[in-house]
Amino acid sequence: MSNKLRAAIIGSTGYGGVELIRLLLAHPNVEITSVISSSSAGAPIAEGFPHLNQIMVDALDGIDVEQMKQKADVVFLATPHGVASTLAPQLIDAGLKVVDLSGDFRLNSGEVYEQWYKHKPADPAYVEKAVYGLSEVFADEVKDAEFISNPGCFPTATLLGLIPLVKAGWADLSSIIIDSKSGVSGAGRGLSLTSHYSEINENFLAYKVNKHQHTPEIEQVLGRVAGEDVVVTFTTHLVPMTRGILSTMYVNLKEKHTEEEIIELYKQYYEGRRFVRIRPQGNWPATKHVWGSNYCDIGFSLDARTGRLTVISVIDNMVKGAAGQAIQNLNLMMGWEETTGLTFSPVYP
Ligand SMILES: NC(=O)C1=CN([C@@H]2O[C@H](COP(=O)(O)OP(=O)(O)OC[C@H]3O[C@@H](n4cnc5c(N)ncnc54)[C@H](OP(=O)(O)O)[C@@H]3O)[C@@H](O)[C@H]2O)C=CC1
Ligand SMILES: CC(=O)N[C@@H](CCC(=O)OP(=O)(O)O)C(=O)O
Repeated sequence: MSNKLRAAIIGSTGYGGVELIRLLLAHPNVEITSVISSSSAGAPIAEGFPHLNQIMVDALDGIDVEQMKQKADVVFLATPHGVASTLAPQLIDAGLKVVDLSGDFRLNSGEVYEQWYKHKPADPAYVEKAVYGLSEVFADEVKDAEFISNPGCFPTATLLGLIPLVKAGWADLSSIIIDSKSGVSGAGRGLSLTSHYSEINENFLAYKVNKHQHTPEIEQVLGRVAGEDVVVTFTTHLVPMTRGILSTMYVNLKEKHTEEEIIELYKQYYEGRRFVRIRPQGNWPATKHVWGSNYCDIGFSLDARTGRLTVISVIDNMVKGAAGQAIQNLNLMMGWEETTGLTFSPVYP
């Protein structure tokens, strides 16, 4: 019998689930023992996903907590919002480690969750158990966790781009504007009018303006880092590409700093953290620079005329924004080297 950690994946026919399978197949310490589907239990995996036909389990399992308890040590939930809120507590009570990729346990307040997600909130006792897995920032808490709430894709890019500045007290907290763009895989595999080819091809649009569910997540974490309430303006856009998020953030500085000082601040904050790469002056990241990888690349421009700093941060939404960060958190939880199974380079061109 193998002594690898046994992993189950729920939501496995969605983009997040399929990306977890791809990455876990290359993880030296993990064996996928159950691939779970609410809609296609019993179907052969290779039928829907020919690119995964080397996977060791043959058929999709259904959602059965007792079976998961027998088959797995850790369960990844890659399900739509509103599913993990009832499923994760059952898995935790069964003694399983849980990593939830949805938004169900990210927000401290049930009222705020309901307002932005339009779903019934999870039991607060379990929300309290969940550790917010922004790996580079909260690694110390992740290390002791049994239950991870994986950050949203936009918040991952945005928070990694803002936190060093906010933590240092250099940002005018009333001035933060975030302008984010995502590839279409961010919307999941389900069909929708906005993501079908003739609607999004050769098109570029803003959506959920001032109403995006990631706004309170960004504000909650910035507020926690700053030690005071923070509100932001956050606008999301859909770009006709498959993967990638680029967040452009505009911040007024409280006092004068040079670009060199800002770059040094970020380098020090992320020292030793392999997945955050800080760009030199005049060098800005593009989504292709991180495509298919767990990296977050961050670049800067300080406008001497306005005193305003522009921060540009990119990730692959499927990897650092979802499955990659989930595995990074598992590595930390298990006491393994943080980068285990994630050291692959971006795909280019
Ligand atoms: N796409 C992205 O870039 C990111 C996604 N996320 C989050 O990860 C989660 C999954 O996203 P994504 O993979 O894109 O979504 P998809 O829509 O592609 O996949 C979700 C999967 O969940 C399963 N599912 C649907 N309804 C239910 C249900 N009622 N009970 C159990 N399972 C259900 C389905 O699989 P099946 O029919 O096989 O059960 C479905 O394929 C979401 O919460 C999303 O917000 C987070 C960060 C980034
Ligand atoms: C392009 C697109 O539609 N993106 C989705 C991101 C959803 C997602 O992945 O949500 P979580 O990160 O919160 O789980 C959106 O804007 O709602």
